[in-house]
Amino acid sequence: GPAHLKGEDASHQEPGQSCQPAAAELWLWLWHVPRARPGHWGVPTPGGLRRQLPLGDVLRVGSSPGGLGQLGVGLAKLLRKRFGKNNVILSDIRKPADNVFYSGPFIFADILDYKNLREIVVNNRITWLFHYSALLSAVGEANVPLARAVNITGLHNVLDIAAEHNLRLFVPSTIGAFGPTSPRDPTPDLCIQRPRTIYGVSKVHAELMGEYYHYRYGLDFRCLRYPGIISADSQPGGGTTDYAVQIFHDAIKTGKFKCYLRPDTRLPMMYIDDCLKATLEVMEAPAETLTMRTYNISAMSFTPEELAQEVQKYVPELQMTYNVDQVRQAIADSWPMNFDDSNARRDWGWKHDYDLPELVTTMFSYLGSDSRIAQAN
Ligand SMILES: NC(=O)C1=CN([C@@H]2O[C@H](COP(=O)(O)OP(=O)(O)OC[C@H]3O[C@@H](n4cnc5c(N)ncnc54)[C@H](O)[C@@H]3O)[C@@H](O)[C@H]2O)C=CC1
Ligand SMILES: CC(=O)[C@H](N)C(=O)O
Repeated sequence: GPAHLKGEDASHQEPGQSCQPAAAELWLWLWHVPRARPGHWGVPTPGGLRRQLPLGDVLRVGSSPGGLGQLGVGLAKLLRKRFGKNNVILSDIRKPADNVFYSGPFIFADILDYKNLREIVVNNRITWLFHYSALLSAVGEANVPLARAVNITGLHNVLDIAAEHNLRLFVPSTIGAFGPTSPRDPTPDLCIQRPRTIYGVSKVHAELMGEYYHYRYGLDFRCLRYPGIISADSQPGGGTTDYAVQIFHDAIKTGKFKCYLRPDTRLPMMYIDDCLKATLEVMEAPAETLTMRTYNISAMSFTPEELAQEVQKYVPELQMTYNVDQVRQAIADSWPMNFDDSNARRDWGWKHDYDLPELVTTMFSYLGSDSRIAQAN
């Protein structure tokens, strides 16, 4: 491992560099931590996989910094279902809500505090790490120094810790890792990547650094480029694709939605369950099936106009207006319109479950399409 790098890198983890992120910034860390539960530390187990493993090899899935964001809480839930409640540690720098706090181990961890990260990995014998902390595209443009610190220095910390402690590391990338000179319809895995946001630049850096550590040090680095993710029970953290979540809330609450992107802006999108399923699947895939370490994943692509038409099936009186935000429009215009994920489908059997109609049905069944009518009466 790159332990020799540690001395040189110590300077980038000074506590003084721990920026104070705004409220919208969350870091999720999920660790699978062994606790006094059946199968762990000699506690008898009634059966199953863990009994067959030697004690020292009990699966401990790691953590995911940035865990309280749009995706982290759902990922923790999925991992806990798969590996056991106490085997996954969620972490962030924000205070968790009651339901999160009482759903399994939660700790404070700042991605910029290298020593603390190392302590967590060592003390809990972490084996897998899902690194979710980041500033997304729009908030990143609003605070470039902080985005650079969290998305780039944070990534360096995680890479070194993962290589040093032999962790399996998942880092999400994004459609935002492409730019105006990339082929946009469709966008393949391997093509020109010259993004013009700090978010995109930091994600290309993460892809390249992770792959470099894989080839140079044998780090088990796995990366998926997510489309815009749509979820019902968690709010997006300041991206360009957020409108596709907000439209559901506004349609139900007010019957009106003001969209900050032009009606014809086509972007790849995905329902959260598909995104988290892909994440677990690629982490569990046998190493020999992976011909690459960074894969596009895709489910659907739509424009605001097309999404509105589908939403109107549930809220027919929805009034959609447009007030274009130049920053986010310029970002969206430089991103893929359709995402080619044929390598993921071929190598490890990726398959999405939700297309646009199923997505909209599911969102309304969670959020309750009749709540506005109920309020009106
Ligand atoms: N949500 C989406 O549509 C997509 C997300 N992704 C990636 O997935 C990951 C998770 O995204 P979301 O949950 O949507 O982001 P989010 O913005 O909702 O959450 C990010 C979390 O990082 C935390 N954080 C910020 N600074 C931190 C620090 N110094 N230490 C620890 N935690 C810190 C924040 O408190 C926040 O809870 C990110 O890496 C993002 O780039 C990629 C493509 C699409
Ligand atoms: C697609 C993403 O990475 C994110 N949702 C954003 O819009 O910044």
